[in-house]
Amino acid sequence: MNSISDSYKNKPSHHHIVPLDFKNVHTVPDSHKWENVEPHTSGSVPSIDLCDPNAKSLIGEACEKWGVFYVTNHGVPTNLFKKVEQEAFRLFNLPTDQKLGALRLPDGVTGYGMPRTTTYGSKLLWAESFFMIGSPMEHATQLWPHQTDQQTTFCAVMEECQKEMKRSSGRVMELILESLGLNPEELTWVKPKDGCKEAQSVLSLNSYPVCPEPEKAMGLGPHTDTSLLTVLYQSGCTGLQVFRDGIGWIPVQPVPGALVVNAGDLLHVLSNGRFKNVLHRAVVNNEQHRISVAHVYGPPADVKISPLMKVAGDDDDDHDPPLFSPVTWKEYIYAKSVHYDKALEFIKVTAE
Ligand SMILES: O=C(O)CCC(=O)C(=O)O
Ligand SMILES: [Fe+2]
Repeated sequence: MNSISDSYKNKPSHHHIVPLDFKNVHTVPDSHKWENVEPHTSGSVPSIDLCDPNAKSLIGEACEKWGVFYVTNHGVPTNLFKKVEQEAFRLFNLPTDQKLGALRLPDGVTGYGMPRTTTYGSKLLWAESFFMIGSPMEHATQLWPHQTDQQTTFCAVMEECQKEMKRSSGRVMELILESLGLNPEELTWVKPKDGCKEAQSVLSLNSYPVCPEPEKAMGLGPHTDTSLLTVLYQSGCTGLQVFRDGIGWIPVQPVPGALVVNAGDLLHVLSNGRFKNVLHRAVVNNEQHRISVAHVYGPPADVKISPLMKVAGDDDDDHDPPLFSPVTWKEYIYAKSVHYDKALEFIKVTAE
C-alpha cells in the first residue's frame, strides 16, 4: 500500500510516547518545561468570505503576505463542529486507561497519542491528540468497548467531518491554484474524476488540557505544517498564534463560524516560494480545556510536488527558475521528521 499512513509509519518518532495523565499532575514536570517562551503581541489575520467575487485574489494575497487566513462561508455546517467538539471532549475526558486502549502503535499512525509535532522539540507538549484516516471504528471499539451507540455516533460524526472538511479544503485549494493563474483541472487530484487518485487527508483532534503553570508549558511548539494546507476549527478558547517577521507572535482568536487556513510547506514548494508556510504554535492556559480539529490536506502520497511550471516558468519565459526539487508528501514527511525546520533546505535547488 502506498498511502499517507505509510509515510508516517517510516518516520523516526516519539509518536507512541504515552501522553501525561494531565488531570493528575499539579505542576509542570521537567520533561514538559519550556524555557524562555516568547510572549505574544497583537494583530489580526485576514478573513476571506469564500463567496466574495474577489475571493481568489484575496486568497492569493493572504497566502503571499501571511500564509494564514480565516475563511467564512466555507460551507461546513456550524452544528457539525458542535458535534465534533462534543465527541472530542467525550474522548479526551475519558479515564487515562480507557484512552490508552486506543494508543497509537509504535509503527502506527491513527489513534490516541502525542501530537505529530512532538518530534520537533526536545521538550514534551501539554497536549494529546487523536488521528484518523477514514473510519475510526477500530479505535472507537477500543475506546468504548461496551457502548456500541457511542462507537457509532463517534464514527458518524468524524466521518462526516472528514468529508465536509475535505470538500472545503479542496475548494480553498482550487482558489489558491486559480490565484496563481492555473486551472485546477491541471492537477487531477484536486478535482478527481472517476478512477483518479484523490488528495489525501488526516483528521486530527487536538486536546490542550488546563495547565496549572501555563507560562512554563507549550501546547504545540513553533512549527510549519508539512501539508499543502491545514484547515482548522478551534473551540471557543484562544491558543493558536502565528509568527510575523518583525512583529512577533500574533494570536489567532477563534471567530464563530470561521475556520483558519494555514499554508503548509508543500504549498510553499508548489508556489515556488511565493506563498508563506506560516510558522505557528499553540499555547495553553489555566482556565479552559481547549480543543482544535485540524484537517491536514495534501496530494496523493506518491505524487511528486514541484514548483508549478507557470509559477516557476519554463526556460522560455521570464519567471524565476524552480527553487525546489520534486518531492512526494511521503518523502517530505520523512525529511521533516529527521531535519525538522531544515527539511526544505534539503530539496532546495542549489545554484551551479
Ligand atoms: O491547535 C491549534 O490551534 C493548532 C494545531 C496545529 O497547528 C496542527 O495540528 O498542526
Ligand atoms: Fe500546525
